[in-house]
Amino acid sequence: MKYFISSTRLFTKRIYSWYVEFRQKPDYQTGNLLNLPTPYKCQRRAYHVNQSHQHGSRRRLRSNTAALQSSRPFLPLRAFSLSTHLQKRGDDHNIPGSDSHDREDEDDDEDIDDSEVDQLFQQQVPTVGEGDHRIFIVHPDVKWGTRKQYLTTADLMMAEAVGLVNTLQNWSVIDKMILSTKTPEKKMIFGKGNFQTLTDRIRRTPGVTAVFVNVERLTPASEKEFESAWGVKVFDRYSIVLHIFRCNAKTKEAKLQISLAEIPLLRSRLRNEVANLDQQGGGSRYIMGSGETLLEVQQRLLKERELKIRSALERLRRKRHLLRSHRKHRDFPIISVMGYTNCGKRQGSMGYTNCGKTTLIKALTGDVALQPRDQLFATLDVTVHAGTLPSHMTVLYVDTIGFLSQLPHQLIDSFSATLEDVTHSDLIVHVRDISHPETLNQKVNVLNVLKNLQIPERLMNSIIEVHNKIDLVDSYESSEPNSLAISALRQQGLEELKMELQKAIVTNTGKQVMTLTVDLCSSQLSWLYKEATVQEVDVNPDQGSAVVKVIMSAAAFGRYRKMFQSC
Ligand SMILES: Nc1nc2c(ncn2[C@@H]2O[C@H](COP(=O)(O)OP(=O)(O)OP(=O)(O)O)[C@@H](O)[C@H]2O)c(=O)[nH]1
Ligand SMILES: [Mg+2]
Repeated sequence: MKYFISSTRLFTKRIYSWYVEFRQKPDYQTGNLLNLPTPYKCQRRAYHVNQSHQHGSRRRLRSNTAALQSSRPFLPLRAFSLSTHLQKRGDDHNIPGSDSHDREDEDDDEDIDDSEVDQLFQQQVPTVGEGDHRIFIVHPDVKWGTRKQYLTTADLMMAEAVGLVNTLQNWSVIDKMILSTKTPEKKMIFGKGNFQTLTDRIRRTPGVTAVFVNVERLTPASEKEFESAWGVKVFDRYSIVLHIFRCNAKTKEAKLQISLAEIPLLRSRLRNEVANLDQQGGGSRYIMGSGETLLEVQQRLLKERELKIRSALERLRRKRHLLRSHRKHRDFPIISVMGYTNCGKRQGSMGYTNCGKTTLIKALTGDVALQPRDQLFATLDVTVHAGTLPSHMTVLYVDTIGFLSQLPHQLIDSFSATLEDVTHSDLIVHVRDISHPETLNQKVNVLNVLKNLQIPERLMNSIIEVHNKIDLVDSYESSEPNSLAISALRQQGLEELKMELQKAIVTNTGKQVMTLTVDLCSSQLSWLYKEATVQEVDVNPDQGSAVVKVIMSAAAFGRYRKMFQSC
């Protein structure tokens, strides 16, 4: 902690000394293409590039007073409140043993306040811009070779892309096209003939405001080429998903993680903007007196922003660690619930639906505060909810963010603080929407992401697979081993699932629920409170004893017997 505080102080001091140094430079001027926070705002004029969406129009520079007004000097870093993990709404108050004392432990005078996070979040120019969009979607279809996706089809991938766009308010799909390619890795993605066909079709479609190329990530060079060929904005899956995240982000943690995931996009946008300025003879000029070019200044500001976000997230990680050790100390087994986020499937008038992680946790815990939604990536934060298994053992269910295919690791990485909880759980439940045509492909994707997260082997080997939404499939029967068919919504198959969870928890942790009679004159009860998880105490005052229900591992029970043998 001491080391952390002193390094943070050093970091802040450094930033301040740069600030003082820069202030002293007489004719210091720079542009602020990305609306980044700048400590020397008052001394310069800032510029931003206003890109018109009109056909073939050129970018132009204009003075950006708004950017000047919104930029603020660096603030000293402060840490997070823990409310992001155990939702304040009361997820922690239904965990036995959770009390105000724990919240005091978790509270920290270094808490970062909402306005500071909001400032970081808002200052970042949204990667796809504000407002409505009428989208033309193109899906590059690789027919053979190593890049072909064998577990899915181009139609299903297109349906998923349409689902992503439709999830955004006031966005609509105006036209779509599946176009085959043999060279998806090349700058232009498609061959010359196909590219021309595509360009003609986009140009002939009235009202298009942006094109969504359904690939994981476009290189800055491809993006630039496409934008100049089609005269409108171009998005990839990374930018669309990030925009959905941005719209759904509620907590400080989610906002910071999204801000971090946006950095690579801002970086490539910056390269494009500066390349454009270069063509006009301005980008790589030295800014008077500073010894830095415009690109270097912007890159440095971006780096500083990234450091600031990472540092705040690191504090959050430390707090998570603290929280986790509290949970461990109390010996509550932890069950992480994971699954794919569906898009591209309509279910009656209900809109697009996901696999049902939150619905399942709600059914298992009876937590009425939980809100399953017909929305992609509705859950962006890890939340913890307590429930009981048939032996009355209390377990904690961790609700997590959904996964999607073809998402770059960078995006998952920025959520690693959140997903770290999964690696520390005692059991993983993998929820699958069995009514979805791509259910097998989705399973492979989820398992791949879990592998990339370096989930310990013992956890990977004991995953319980839940086939959800059997109410939507006529007389469904699972043919896969270690899987259970349920309907979280209709509460079917939940008792069997709880029994399976219990068996797996006992195998994975060696913990059992035991009922012990203790002598109230001895230190037995306080020992149990310290070393195990006391669930219930039934005092018998006449006999000076109590019947205690406790969760304990075999090792702890051995120690208990040794200590209190004579009792
Ligand atoms: N028919 C049916 N619908 C279900 C079932 N389980 C969940 N749903 C519906 O699926 C939709 C999505 O459920 P959620 O629980 O929010 O899904 P999620 O996996 O948590 O989604 P994200 O948090 O966005 O990743 C909701 O409309 C639920 O009512 C089920 O067993 N049967
Ligand atoms: Mg959810």
